[in-house]
Amino acid sequence: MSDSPRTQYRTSPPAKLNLFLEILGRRDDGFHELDTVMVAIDWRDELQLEMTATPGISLAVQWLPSRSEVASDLGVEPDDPLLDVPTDGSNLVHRALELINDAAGYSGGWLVRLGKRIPSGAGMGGASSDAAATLRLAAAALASEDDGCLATLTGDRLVELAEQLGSDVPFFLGDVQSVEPTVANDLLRGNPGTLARALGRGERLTFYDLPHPHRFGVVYPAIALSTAQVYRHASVTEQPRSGLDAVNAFLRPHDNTDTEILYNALTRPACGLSPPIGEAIQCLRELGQPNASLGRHRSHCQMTGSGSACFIWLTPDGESIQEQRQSNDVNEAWLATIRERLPGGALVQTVATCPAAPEIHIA
Ligand SMILES: C[C@](O)(CO)[C@H](O)COP(=O)(O)OP(=O)(O)OC[C@H]1O[C@@H](n2ccc(N)nc2=O)[C@H](O)[C@@H]1O
Ligand SMILES: Nc1ncnc2c1ncn2[C@@H]1O[C@H](COP(=O)(O)OP(=O)(O)OP(=O)(O)O)[C@@H](O)[C@H]1O
Repeated sequence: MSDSPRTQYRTSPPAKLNLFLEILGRRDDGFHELDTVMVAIDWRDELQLEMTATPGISLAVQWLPSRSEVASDLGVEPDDPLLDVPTDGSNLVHRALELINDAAGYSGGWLVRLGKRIPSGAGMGGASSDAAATLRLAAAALASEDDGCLATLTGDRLVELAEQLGSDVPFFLGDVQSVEPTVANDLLRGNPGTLARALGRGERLTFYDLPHPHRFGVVYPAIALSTAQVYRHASVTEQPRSGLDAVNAFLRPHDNTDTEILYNALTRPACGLSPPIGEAIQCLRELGQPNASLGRHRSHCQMTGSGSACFIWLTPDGESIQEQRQSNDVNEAWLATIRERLPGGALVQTVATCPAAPEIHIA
């Protein structure tokens, strides 16, 4: 393979929100048995990959639109460690490439550019999504160079590699059961999986088709939490709730606007470790109440994953896409109010549900 011109493989890894998370048990391997429901949302990183003849992984990371602009929104200095993202072997993108090199017997190298928008330590699964997207991009690149890779890098094999990378990573491969697992084109197309219930440590997935997109307001206060630490402070529930109720609420939202649907067993320990998270949820809840004009009977607010990001469900009454467009301006103004009301800086965005495994572009 010559070093130029090289084909570029690009995609835009999405973040996720946990709509529901119950802890069913503590395992001997240090993980917890979960019942969780996740949706992918269009708060996205940007990932671009090229194969190189020279072995080795070169990874460049930058914040989008820029580190100083993100720092300014967060109310921190540009050199704040909150915005440090590793470029060495501890970046999940790096680890994903090492795994795929071994799996495919590939001895060449990779040039990777990662544009970050998804904050780290937010519970939004940014690193996991980057890792899954890397597996898909690298598999597509290897398959285009060498048909033999198709036999090795099947959908099932990618799921195995994803599980080695982290509990959240398989979700971002999307609904691999719904596509032909040995066809590389299916990797490129992405697949429709948007909402999934996850059991086990988060890797036993069932995807569901959402009848229409949902929108959320997401707030990331300038706080990074360690997932392991939050789990250490969590308790196992004796009478667990079921994630199926949350799944049904999102599949048939008209029936459920007045019941408590969103739930996260990690919210209490995360707020204990960092009280401003509780304040952010409270702020969302209070500001959500008066919006009866949007058909919102109750404010549905929660923290995602192990925190610190929090969100409000903006479409619990199952608005049509047309209605969603009309109310979008109202929501933008309302989120600007949240930005003003929150103590300290924060990233605040409205987002919509999207496929967990996005399309791959080749140029
Ligand atoms: C909080 C969630 O984001 C919810 O989707 C996930 O459970 C966390 O997934 P993740 O970040 O991919 O987590 P991993 O990298 O697999 O694990 C990080 C640490 O979180 C804890 N962990 C994670 C998942 C799980 N089911 N039980 C756990 O106790 C473990 O201490 C583990 O060492
Ligand atoms: N590609 C990556 N992007 C961002 N952080 C990364 C990446 N790879 C490794 N990391 C490291 O992983 C840590 C947490 O990453 P991540 O953003 O996934 O946390 P999170 O949002 O809490 O995710 P989760 O919901 O899976 O717990 C960061 O502190 C960072 O040092």
